Amino acid sequence: MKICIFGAGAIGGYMGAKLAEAGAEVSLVARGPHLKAMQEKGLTLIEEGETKTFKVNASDDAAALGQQDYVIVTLKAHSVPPVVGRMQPLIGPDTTIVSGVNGVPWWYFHKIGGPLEGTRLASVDPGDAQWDGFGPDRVLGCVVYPAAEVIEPGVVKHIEGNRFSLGEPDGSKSDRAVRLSEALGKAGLKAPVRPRLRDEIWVKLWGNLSFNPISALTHATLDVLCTDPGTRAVARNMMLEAQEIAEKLGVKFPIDVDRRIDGGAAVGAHRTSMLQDLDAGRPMEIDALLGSVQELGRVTETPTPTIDTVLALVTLRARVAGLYGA
Ligand SMILES: NC(=O)C1=CN([C@@H]2O[C@H](COP(=O)(O)OP(=O)(O)OC[C@H]3O[C@@H](n4cnc5c(N)ncnc54)[C@H](OP(=O)(O)O)[C@@H]3O)[C@@H](O)[C@H]2O)C=CC1
Ligand SMILES: CC(C)(CO)C(=O)C(=O)O
Repeated sequence: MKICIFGAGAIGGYMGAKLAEAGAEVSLVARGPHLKAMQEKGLTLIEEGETKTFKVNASDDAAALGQQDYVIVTLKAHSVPPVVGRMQPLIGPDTTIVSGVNGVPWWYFHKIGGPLEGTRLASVDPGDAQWDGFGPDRVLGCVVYPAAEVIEPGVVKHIEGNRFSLGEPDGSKSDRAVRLSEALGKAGLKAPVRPRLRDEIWVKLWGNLSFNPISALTHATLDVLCTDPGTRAVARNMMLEAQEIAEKLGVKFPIDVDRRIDGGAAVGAHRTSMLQDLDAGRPMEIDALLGSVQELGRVTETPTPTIDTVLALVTLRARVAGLYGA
């Protein structure tokens, strides 16, 4: 089984190292100094105090890697549309594309049924680049739970978690989902095949939608922003607006907003990925985490006043830092 991880940074590097350790036929697409380090010295994973280095097949040339059984996309959301063309040599008639990207996925309305079937989302798939370039039938959804960081080129530090929930857009337990689940399981990762992946997408998104921009605007860590009464109320209102949208789309939340916020606080003094991106001068995942929910608010005719306000503020913050749009 040939697996290619496209965008093998923190999350893709973690998954790639685990698959390489298990002897899977895995290749990694990356770029810049991180790629060079992996090619010259191997990929180092620091996990639970242990440091291991693996020889990996890393490249920036999809054509050299050829057609794959699975292409697992672990790029930041905004990096995917521009590389759909470059990914084509990896895609054959039976290739499955696994979308391991935070936020509302571009395939969200594929096989959902009902009046919104086939709706496309401009905020996460401008110009329908992924819908047209991959085709939604290839897609297997994935919710990424682990936390990891590239701490220097070629070195990935695993922080916590090992679950990558998988799910077909139509909720079925397909052969392709089960095969990938088994391969990830052999690598020591948890990869359950879920019948209602969209529910998990929203529970994860609740946190990213609210905690991430609030942290980027305030520079507060999760423990602080989830317990400060003012920012907790802002996060809560954003989540309640998102919940109304999601429930109109058929999502069932297994927990309530207060439990989700308490869960965020329990993570501790974590600087969210959006705050890390802002500090490092990297583009922030604003469209996938907030713009997409605002777009779904319009689609479902749900007012989103708090999300609109925070989105406006964090977009301007990013623009002033030269990290968003023109
Ligand atoms: N890190 C985490 O703890 C978590 C991340 N996620 C989600 O997982 C996804 C991936 O995040 P993460 O792993 O942190 O991101 P990273 O930025 O660490 O990894 C993406 C990698 O792809 C590389 N890349 C970007 N564009 C290209 C290209 N055109 N060709 C080749 N390589 C390219 C990047 O290189 P460069 O650095 O040069 O841009 C980087 O090495 C995101 O949606 C994120 O929100 C979800 C849960 C936790
Ligand atoms: C905030 C957190 C931990 C979960 O919502 C996260 O996923 C991030 O930092 O991007």
